[in-house]
Amino acid sequence: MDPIDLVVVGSGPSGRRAAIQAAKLGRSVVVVDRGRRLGGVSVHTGTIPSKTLRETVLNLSGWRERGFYGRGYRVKQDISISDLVQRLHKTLDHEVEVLQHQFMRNSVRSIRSTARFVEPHKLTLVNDHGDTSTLHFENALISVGTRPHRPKEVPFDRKYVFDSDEMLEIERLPRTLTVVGGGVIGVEYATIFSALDVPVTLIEPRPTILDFIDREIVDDFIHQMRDRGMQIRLGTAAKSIEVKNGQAEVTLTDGRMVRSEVVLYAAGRSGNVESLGLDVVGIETDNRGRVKVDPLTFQTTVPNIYAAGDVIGFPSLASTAMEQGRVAACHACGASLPPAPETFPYGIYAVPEISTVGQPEEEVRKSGVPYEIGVARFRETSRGHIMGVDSGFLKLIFDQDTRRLLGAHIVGEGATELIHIGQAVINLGGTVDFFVNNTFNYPTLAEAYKIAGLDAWNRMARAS
Ligand SMILES: Cc1cc2nc3c(=O)[nH]c(=O)nc-3n(C[C@H](O)[C@H](O)[C@H](O)COP(=O)(O)OP(=O)(O)OC[C@H]3O[C@@H](n4cnc5c(N)ncnc54)[C@H](O)[C@@H]3O)c2cc1C
Ligand SMILES: NC(=O)c1ccc[n+]([C@@H]2O[C@H](COP(=O)([O-])OP(=O)(O)OC[C@H]3O[C@@H](n4cnc5c(N)ncnc54)[C@H](O)[C@@H]3O)[C@@H](O)[C@H]2O)c1
Repeated sequence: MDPIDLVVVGSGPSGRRAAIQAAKLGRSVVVVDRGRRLGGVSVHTGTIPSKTLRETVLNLSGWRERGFYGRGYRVKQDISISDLVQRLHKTLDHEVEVLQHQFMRNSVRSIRSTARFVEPHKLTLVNDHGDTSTLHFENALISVGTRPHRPKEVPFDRKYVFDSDEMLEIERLPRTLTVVGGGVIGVEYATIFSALDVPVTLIEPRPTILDFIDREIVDDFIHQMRDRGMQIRLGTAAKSIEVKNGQAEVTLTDGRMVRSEVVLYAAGRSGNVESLGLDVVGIETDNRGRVKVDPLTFQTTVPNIYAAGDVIGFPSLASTAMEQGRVAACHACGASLPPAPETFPYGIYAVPEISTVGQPEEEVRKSGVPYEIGVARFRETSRGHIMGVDSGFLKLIFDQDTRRLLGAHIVGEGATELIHIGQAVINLGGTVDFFVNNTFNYPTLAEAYKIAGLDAWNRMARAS
């Protein structure tokens, strides 16, 4: 049998995009995934489930209407886990169906097995029944993703102590919740449960959370979290976790203790590399199971084996994983692409949303570039009034000399959608004058760009 042009190990966002791209370029493609259903972490335990949960919580809790009707307002009293899970299953079924159909239309074959490299052009596959087969290939993509980091001493039991995959299987809403880890996962789940009025404590050893985001945005976000009663313990880590008398006790490094019915342990993730045979073909990994690649081509140290997605580390997003997979597939098929733009958006689907693109103010200040800032508060837009939005803002940072947009940062309703205006302007080299000279739909939240642009322009005009 002829070798397959591209074997993709893992059907998450990077694998799926790579597979379709290679098929579109006329190559034979096989996707191997050990999961029960195609789609990876993104579809089954990560992006899509957590975002569906968030959307359901916002709808059933009436969160978006509370600006009008007060904090006690609820669309549905006594929201149960089954209310949340029903919508989750429907969304996931739909996602898998769309993916299977895409593979079928593009003649991408999928095999349910665990893959292991035995030579640089050969994989062995083992299915659930223990049957073994072999695949010969020209090129391969490692897109095996990550799984939650689970230290041995943490007593995970799916009853009181959960990781972020297991959290989706929780049987009822906890009366109280402690979230260990103030990374993106911890922050998203902490705020989602808090929107359901579950008392939440968030624990993070660093002195702040989300330190890659503009400080002013994070400060506003933390203020909003505290304002609705969340406990945020910064600068202290979880030292030990014990389950006693029907509740979980988290002992902190500063000696304090936090008790709650449930603990979500979300302190990072590790690459799924241990059974992949990477050592056999000479590909090294770091202590969190991450594979090093050429950042332009996504080749590993073995040139016909590529890697993309969470297994190569930062930024570990479904959005960037998809592009990495596509670029890797193009390179493997001899259809290289120009380098990707340096800036990409980051969306944090907490309650409220945060989204950011380009440089935060701290970075601009450090670079020594003279800059000006424009701010628009959503409560000052007409659309904001209509929607009852009482918080959230957009911050734009412009280079004083070139007038170019350097960064756009948003906290509040619609942030993850609105950010793409900022992304387009930054990547197309646009300036403050774009916002000032263009007409925006009215009333919209996007009009905030016009307001923030004018705000900066007023000061920039006076300065020149
Ligand atoms: C709770 C949570 C929320 C998130 N929210 C967002 C978000 O809002 N936006 C965003 O952009 N990103 C988000 N992410 C990140 C996003 O899910 C990941 O970046 C993305 O899934 C990574 O894709 P991937 O291609 O690396 O593969 P994954 O989605 O990680 O899938 C890897 C696949 O490989 C398979 N596999 C592993 N080992 C083998 C093997 N040896 N043989 C065969 N198959 C194997 C697995 O079964 C799995 O199906 C979130 C993650 C989590 C955990
Ligand atoms: N909206 C999104 O784009 C989105 C959503 C969720 C996840 N993700 C991706 O998933 C990846 C993994 O997210 P994550 O939040 O698990 O990992 P992370 O590594 O980003 O955060 C883990 C956090 O846990 C903290 N921590 C470590 N040990 C601790 C201890 N003993 N006690 C308390 N805190 C401790 C760390 O300081 C860190 O802040 C991220 O890289 C992210 O990009 C993206």
